[in-house]
Amino acid sequence: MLKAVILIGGPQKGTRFRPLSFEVPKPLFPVAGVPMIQHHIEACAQVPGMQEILLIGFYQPDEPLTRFLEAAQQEFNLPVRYLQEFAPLGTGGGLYHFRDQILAGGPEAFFVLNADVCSDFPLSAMLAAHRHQPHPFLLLGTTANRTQSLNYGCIVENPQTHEVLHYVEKPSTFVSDIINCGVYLFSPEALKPLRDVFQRNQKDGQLEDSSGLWRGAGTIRLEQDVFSALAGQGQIYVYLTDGIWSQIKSAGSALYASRLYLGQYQLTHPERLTKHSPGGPRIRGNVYIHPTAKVAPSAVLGPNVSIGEGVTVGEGVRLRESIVLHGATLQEHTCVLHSIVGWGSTVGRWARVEGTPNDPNPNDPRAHMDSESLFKDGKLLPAITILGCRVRIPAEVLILNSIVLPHKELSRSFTNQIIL
Ligand SMILES: Nc1nc2c(ncn2[C@@H]2O[C@H](COP(=O)(O)OP(=O)(O)O[C@H]3O[C@H](CO)[C@@H](O)[C@H](O)[C@@H]3O)[C@@H](O)[C@H]2O)c(=O)[nH]1
Repeated sequence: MLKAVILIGGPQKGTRFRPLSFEVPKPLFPVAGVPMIQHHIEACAQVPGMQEILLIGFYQPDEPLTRFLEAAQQEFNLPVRYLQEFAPLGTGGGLYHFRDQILAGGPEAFFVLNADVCSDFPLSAMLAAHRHQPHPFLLLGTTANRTQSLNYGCIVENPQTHEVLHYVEKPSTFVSDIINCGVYLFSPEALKPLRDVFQRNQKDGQLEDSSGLWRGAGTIRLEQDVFSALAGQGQIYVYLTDGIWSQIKSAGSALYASRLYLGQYQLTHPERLTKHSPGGPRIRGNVYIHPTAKVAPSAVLGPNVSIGEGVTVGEGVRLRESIVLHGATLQEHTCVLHSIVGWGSTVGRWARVEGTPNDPNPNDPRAHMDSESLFKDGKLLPAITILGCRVRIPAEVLILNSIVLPHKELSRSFTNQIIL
């Protein structure tokens, strides 16, 4: 019997995701037409023997989260429960705090998945590797280029045995091009080292982080407190993948993840991809359209477009590399490129909403999305355009490389600005 835990964080997390996370918790943001963590749940539900999926975080269990849990339970015919931390406990504190619930029923092992990653989640292959040679911790790893590896947990492995010999979380100088994907398979013994960290922290009381922040004694950082501490002791192994993988930290990376998942749908969910049909809009590449959306036949959509529930797309609209969220309206002949249009927003006729993609370098197979800060030297970096919820863009204007906060009614064109 197996279980899975998804670490969904909480409202103080995902700040680079604003203004989109104002309206819906980041783990529920739609990526390729479904909530971000539905991809995780689908992957877990497909592993034979999966008994229960637990979401651990410090969000208040609000209506969207409750509705999502109910729908997921029904769809996958599995218990999908939310366990709320009383305070942010770090990536390992919640696992220790809720250990009894995780171990109830005696699972052979449990998966732990960061919510903010996009992957093809090779969970069955990880399980097979674990069954072949059981160890307390199995980490999913992928490669990154030297510069970008510094933004992740870096793993030095024994190439013959795949044992993790050395682990450094976000090092300041190059350590390894193998990075931690935030997808793990733990055996029940993995909770023992967490208990040791917990007990040590209890003795030491409040702790100061390397960044100078105080964290409570219940906090456990899986990466620094467990992986770094136990590396080289025959307990941690890495399973390398060359499948799709990306972090989802910023809105730009959500758009990139949407492209990766839409590509995956060719294999996993061809029914979710819109096909060109006589009398329907022109479809180029991978496009998802919610069945309730109304799209005019003269619109041209794709590649990498995802249209949410109740969206209206008018005649002559051109949409490319964009996500249009629930209830938005794109009036006739608008052009929306490399952008996210927020819930209930309206883009007026002949307006152009355009952003600049910062996709990974296509010539470097080890490149990932840069999810760095929005600013450099006090200036907004060119990036995708984001319209927050219920924004109104008038007819015939240009909104380029800008972020528009919710409920704004614009009256003119804007370029490279955050409109507060
Ligand atoms: N429940 C809970 N979840 C948390 C908490 N803090 C973070 N998380 C969740 O844990 C995951 C990791 O979050 P971060 O702490 O922001 O770490 P990171 O910068 O994303 O780096 C982690 O992931 C990388 C892969 O995406 C790894 O490379 C890196 O080593 C590390 O594990 C996210 O899904 C986040 O929601 C917490 O206090 N409680």
